[in-house]
Amino acid sequence: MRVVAGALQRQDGLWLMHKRPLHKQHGGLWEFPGGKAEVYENQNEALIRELHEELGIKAVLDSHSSIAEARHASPTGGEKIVIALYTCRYWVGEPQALEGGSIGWFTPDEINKLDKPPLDVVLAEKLFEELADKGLQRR
Ligand SMILES: Nc1nc2c([nH]c(=O)n2[C@H]2C[C@H](O)[C@@H](COP(=O)(O)OP(=O)(O)OP(=O)(O)O)O2)c(=O)[nH]1
Repeated sequence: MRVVAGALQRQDGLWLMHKRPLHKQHGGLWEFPGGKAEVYENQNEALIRELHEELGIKAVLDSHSSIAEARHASPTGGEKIVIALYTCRYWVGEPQALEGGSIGWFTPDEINKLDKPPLDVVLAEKLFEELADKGLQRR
């Protein structure tokens, strides 16, 4: 299963996280917004669609901003999940939680402390490590 996610950074340096609705898998945990890519979509198309459905924005992605991917095999030997995370600093519209969860804006240190699904823990670590390596200050 291909999953795409966006790391949206606002002008003030804070990053958006989405709290999943309680009734869903990983309900109440904080994730990078995104979702499953359909078979006919490339990753950019899928992420632009998901960010529109979930947050109501039109995102402008940098095609080279793919940052991290993580794999997760289910205990029953089920499907592998690959999540590709893209950074995004430009969008049109004000992000809102349109699917029953909520959103918040956080520093990397705050994101590290949020309760997250397992793959989002890996994505956050890789994202902030990579930005630190590039000398792009966290905030
Ligand atoms: N973000 C994230 N997703 C995960 C993890 N582990 C895991 O199985 N997933 C699955 C849950 C979902 O099936 C999928 C994420 O896609 P999604 O956000 O569109 O899922 P959803 O349940 O909201 O979508 P839907 O099936 O209702 O259409 O990845 C994880 O650690 N982080």
